[in-house]
Amino acid sequence: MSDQPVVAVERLRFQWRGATAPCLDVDSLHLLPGERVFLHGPSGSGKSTLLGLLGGVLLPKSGSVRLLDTDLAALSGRARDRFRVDHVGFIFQQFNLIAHLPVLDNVLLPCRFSQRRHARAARERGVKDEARRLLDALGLGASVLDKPVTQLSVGQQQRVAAARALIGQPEILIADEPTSALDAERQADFLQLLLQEAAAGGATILFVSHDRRLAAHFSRELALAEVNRASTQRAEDAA
Ligand SMILES: Nc1ncnc2c1ncn2[C@@H]1O[C@H](COP(=O)(O)OP(=O)(O)OP(=O)(O)O)[C@@H](O)[C@H]1O
Repeated sequence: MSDQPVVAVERLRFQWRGATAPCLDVDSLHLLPGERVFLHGPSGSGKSTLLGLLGGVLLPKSGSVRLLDTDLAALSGRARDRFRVDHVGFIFQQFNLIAHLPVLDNVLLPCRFSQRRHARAARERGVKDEARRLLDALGLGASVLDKPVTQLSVGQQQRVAAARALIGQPEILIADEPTSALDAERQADFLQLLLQEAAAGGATILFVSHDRRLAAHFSRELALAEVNRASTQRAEDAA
């Protein structure tokens, strides 16, 4: 396995508009190919903000975020969107599913926008069959495939979001609290599938959760405060 990082963050600083202090100040953070990283930290400490920067949804005030040796800030907005859909599977905290589309079409979205994901999803079976396979493995059977996502429970929507992130084996999987709406049994099945699919595609996972018990499934546990100097500064200011 190559030691070239899949994700490389250097001297990253990010401050929300209107905020009086930086939210993130990360000197260096590298994720290696195939690493399974469990990221945790208190509510409001900047985990979702970091994930937004890694996905190129947010851009740093200074410093760089490189994915697969590509500097996200150097790309045009359009090229960045294309890069993200080609290489990153993102499970958002709020799912970001398309309300008017049925379940199957939501899962197939990355294949619609990325030829690369389409080709990878179609390697062993048709893309629709691959979407059905992922949904089935996540416990969502044929009865939900044509339903609008708005008719699904929150836990079911979370699994649709996971299938959408996994389809076409992106190299990087970013998951923001993806198990929060699942019961214990579904949580175990979900994690197993996520890790299995990631391993099959050689993907790197960055997984955020408040539930520290899940950390045992990952190859590295990372507290955001360990790498974020802004949180040290906040703690010193509060003292
Ligand atoms: N869109 C925004 N505009 C301004 N400030 C924001 C925005 N989103 C988040 N913040 C601020 O950035 C800080 C970090 O928020 P963030 O959502 O990244 O934390 P988190 O660790 O993911 O929290 P949680 O575990 O509750 O999801 C908070 O102080 C929050 O108020």
